[in-house]
Amino acid sequence: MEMALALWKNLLQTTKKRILQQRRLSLYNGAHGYEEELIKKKLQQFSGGSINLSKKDNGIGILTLNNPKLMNAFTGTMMVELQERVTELENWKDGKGLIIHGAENTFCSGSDLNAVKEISNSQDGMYMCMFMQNTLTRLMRLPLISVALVQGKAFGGGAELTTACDFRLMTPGSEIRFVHKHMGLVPGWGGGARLVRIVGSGAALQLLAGAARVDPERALSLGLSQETLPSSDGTTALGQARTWLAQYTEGPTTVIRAVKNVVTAGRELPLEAALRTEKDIFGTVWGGPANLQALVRRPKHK
Ligand SMILES: CC[C@@H](C(=O)O)C(=O)SCCNC(=O)CCNC(=O)[C@H](O)C(C)(C)COP(=O)(O)OP(=O)(O)OC[C@H]1O[C@@H](n2cnc3c(N)ncnc32)[C@H](O)[C@@H]1OP(=O)(O)O
Repeated sequence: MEMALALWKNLLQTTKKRILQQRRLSLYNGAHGYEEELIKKKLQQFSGGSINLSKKDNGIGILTLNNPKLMNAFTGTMMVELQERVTELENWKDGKGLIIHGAENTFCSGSDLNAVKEISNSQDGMYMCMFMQNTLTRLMRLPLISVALVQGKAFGGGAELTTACDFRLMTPGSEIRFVHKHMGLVPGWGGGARLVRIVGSGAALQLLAGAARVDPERALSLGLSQETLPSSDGTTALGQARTWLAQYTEGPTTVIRAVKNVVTAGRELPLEAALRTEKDIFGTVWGGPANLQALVRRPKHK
């Protein structure tokens, strides 16, 4: 019995290390001209606002985009802080859920246009693009079930940020809008690729080429949003979002994290690689404490 337990623990550690390494692999590196420290230094010239993270005892994190004077637009320092918060979340072993929302009842109006003007040259634009794609891809791959709570406006990069979450919940009168076309742009934070996977290429093309206003009703019909919450009041809506998320995060943390990892593998990997990853993840929970306790309890799934 002791030998079996020792073997199980060893498999668990090895598998978890491999999954963690896969998750943190950056999209871009030096070969792409991506020098992270150089880019962070550049971004940190554009200060203002903050990205705040509150990690609750029940394993739910609340991440707040905090720049209300500018409709929670992303300054350069906020982009760097978002990466720091994602690293914190990657290291939060008790985490199983995440809600992202904006301060003062609005989500995010994209990049801070004051900063955008200063980095409008090609190299700096590419640096910002690669930095945000790296960060949002890591956010998307967190072993936590994530929700974007959209109140007010989610425009441009703000709309893209919502697509890096597993789910979107909207409040009455809120709006997701990919305004990039009107800025002479296309999405650059990965929101285009993720939108196609969420709503399909046809609807994605309409939303991008039309810079369409997506209200809660249209978002529901597209599958871009899972639910329209009753209240648009900030505190109430956050409470409602926490209640909604709880239906999916209730249960042992190891199991909830494993479920998210299985879905991430199924979404991103070719079938055989996804099956092998699922086998590895299965190995981390089979015969684990939650499984053994359930075998003793013999729950009836009525
Ligand atoms: C990859 C995409 C990424 C990029 O290319 O880097 C981008 O996201 S580009 C930016 C895309 N976003 C926008 O173009 C949104 C611009 N803002 C708006 O359209 C409107 O502000 C709003 C979001 C529809 C809200 O309108 P309203 O309710 O009328 O408020 P105000 O417009 O008065 O905004 C209040 C205050 O906030 C400033 N603000 C708003 N958004 C930004 C922003 N993205 N960057 C900088 N500042 C922003 C706005 O200028 C007002 O400030 P004051 O004028 O000083 O009062």
